[in-house]
Amino acid sequence: MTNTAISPSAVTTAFAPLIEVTEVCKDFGTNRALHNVDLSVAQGEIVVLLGLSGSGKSTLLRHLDGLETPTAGSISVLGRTLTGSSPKELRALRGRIGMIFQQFELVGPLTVLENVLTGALSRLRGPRLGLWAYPKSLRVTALGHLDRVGLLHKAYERADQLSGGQQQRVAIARALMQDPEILLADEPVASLDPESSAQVMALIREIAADRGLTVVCSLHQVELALDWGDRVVGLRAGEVVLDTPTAELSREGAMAIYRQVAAETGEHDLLARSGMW
Ligand SMILES: Nc1ncnc2c1ncn2[C@@H]1O[C@H](COP(=O)(O)OP(=O)(O)OP(=O)(O)O)[C@@H](O)[C@H]1O
Repeated sequence: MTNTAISPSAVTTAFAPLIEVTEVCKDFGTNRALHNVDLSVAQGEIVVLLGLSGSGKSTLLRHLDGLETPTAGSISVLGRTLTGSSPKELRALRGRIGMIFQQFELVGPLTVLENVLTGALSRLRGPRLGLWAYPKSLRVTALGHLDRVGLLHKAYERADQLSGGQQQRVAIARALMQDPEILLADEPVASLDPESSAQVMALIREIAADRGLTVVCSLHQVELALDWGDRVVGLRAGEVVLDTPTAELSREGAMAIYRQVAAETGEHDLLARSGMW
C-alpha cells in the first residue's frame, strides 16, 4: 500500500505564513516608530493597515520590503528571515515583492510602457535606455499588463499626461512586471478622488484574486478598509491595537476602537480630519 500520509513538517510548510513579524521595534533616534509589533499574514490574504498619520503604517510596510532594518525583533517574508540577510539576498527577495505608493513614483516624461518595463529592471543586467533596450518578450508582457489594468491604449503616451487614477494603474502594471508573490501598497488611493479610488482598489483585489497575491495595504479610510480587506490591523503610535477579520468588524466596531483611542489621547480632531471619525 502506498504511504500517502503528509508529514507534519510538510503541513507546516504548506500553511506557513508568508509574512511573519515578531516583536518588531523600530527607533528613529529617540522616536519609537514601531513598538513590539506582531503580524502574521497567510498566502492570499488581503490585509489593511489602518491608523492615524504617524502611526507607523509606512514604516511597517518598508520593513516588509526590506527597506528598513528593525531595531529589535525579527521579520520573515516568503520563508526568508530579513534580519541578517545579505544585501544580495535582500535584493533577490525584493524582486518577489511589488510595491505601489501614494504618489505613484512614475517617471513623468517617459512613456507609460517604459514605466511599466522598469518593473523588470531587477531581473536585467545593466541600465536600459528606451523601449528598444528591453527584450521583445518583456515588451509583450508589459503590454499584457497594461491591457489588464485597462490602459493598453495609453502605452505610448507620457506618464505625466495621465490622470492620478490612471497613473496608479500604470504603477500596478509596473509592479506586475516583477511577477510578485506579495504586493505592498502604501496609501495607494490617498491622492485620488472617490471614484478613481474605488476603481483602483477594485482592480487590486481582482488582480490579487487572479494571481493568488498576498496584499498588505495601508489606508486612512475606515469604510474603504471594511469594504475591501479580509482583515484590518489597526496601528496607533507604532503599536497594533486591533487585528480582526473585516467580516467580524462592523463600522461601529472599528469606530468604537478609534473612539477609545481618541478618548485616551484627545485625538478627536485628528480623527475627524483624517476621515476616521
Ligand atoms: N526615516 C525616518 N526618520 C525619522 N523618523 C521617521 C522616519 N520614518 C518615519 N519616521 C517617524 O516614524 C513615525 C511613523 O511614521 P510613518 O510614516 O510610518 O507613519 P504613517 O502611519 O505611515 O503616517 P502617514 O499616514 O502620514 O503616512 C512618525 O513619527 C515618523 O515621523
